[in-house]
Amino acid sequence: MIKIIVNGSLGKMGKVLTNSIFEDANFELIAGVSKYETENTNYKLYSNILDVKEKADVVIDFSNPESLKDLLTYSKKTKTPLVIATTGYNDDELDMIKEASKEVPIFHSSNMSLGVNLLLKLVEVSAKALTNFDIEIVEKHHNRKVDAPSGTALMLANEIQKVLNNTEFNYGRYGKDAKRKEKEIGIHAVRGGTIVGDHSVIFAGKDEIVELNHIALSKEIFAQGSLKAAKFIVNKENGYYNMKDVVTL
Ligand SMILES: NC(=O)C1=CN([C@@H]2O[C@H](COP(=O)(O)OP(=O)(O)OC[C@H]3O[C@@H](n4cnc5c(N)ncnc54)[C@H](OP(=O)(O)O)[C@@H]3O)[C@@H](O)[C@H]2O)C=CC1
Ligand SMILES: O=C(O)C1=N[C@H](C(=O)O)C[C@H](O)C1
Repeated sequence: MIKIIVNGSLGKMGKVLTNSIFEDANFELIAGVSKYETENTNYKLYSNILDVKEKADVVIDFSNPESLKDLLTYSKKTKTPLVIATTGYNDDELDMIKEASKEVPIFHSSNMSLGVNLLLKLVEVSAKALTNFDIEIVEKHHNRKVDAPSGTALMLANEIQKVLNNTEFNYGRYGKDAKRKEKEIGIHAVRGGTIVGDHSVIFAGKDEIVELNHIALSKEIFAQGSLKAAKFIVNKENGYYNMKDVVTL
């Protein structure tokens, strides 16, 4: 049985994940962490991960970038492997994650679903094949999402940038001098209602369009993906891992 701490356990994803853990005999919820301890829970709840006393096999994090420093400190200090699903990190924070992975195994992905990880591959193949097509990414999420663009949209854009040289990202084109540059990747964020997660990559060429789209229909897929990641990382060497290490495409 794999013992788990969930950082962000009272958030939308945290609640789905803790329920998934209770329903799966392969996992045990050792403790949860949420910034404000406001609810009675049927598991031990802390307001800061540095206060957690129980020893776990893996920490799964669906929280907010503001908890990153404490999360990495805890993980390094207790040598507990870490699955990071939170999005919205800046470049310095991404560097901190990579640096910490020299001391403890870290699995990091902005999207834990199987489908998006196939989409990453399809996007790579398409960017190689559809030369001189204009590429635009449109992501749609619920009205409670704090970061924009989504971590997934940035993963997709980075995947394309690895294939194409000299591309820059243009976020939410706007204004009277906003004409598209030849090499840019446009990235657009839509927010509304309870949209779980919808990502489209549009390749628009002369007289033809290829559009690749993934729609998440429940948060459960992200919770299940994070548990798969926890299973993967529990006995790994120190290092930086992602879905490409788990999913064979
Ligand atoms: N990789 C993936 O597949 C997916 C990633 N995500 C990402 O996961 C993150 C969480 O999403 P979601 O659950 O919808 O967001 P919520 O805002 O619903 O939940 C975030 C949770 O994190 C807690 N939190 C905030 N700061 C801290 C802190 N310093 N220490 C511990 N807990 C903290 C919040 O506590 P409080 O409410 O008390 O402030 C809250 O419980 C987002 O970054 C989102 O983009 C989401 C879905 C899939
Ligand atoms: O905040 C969310 O809800 C989601 N966030 C992730 C992201 O930013 O890409 C993944 C998923 O789309 C849901």
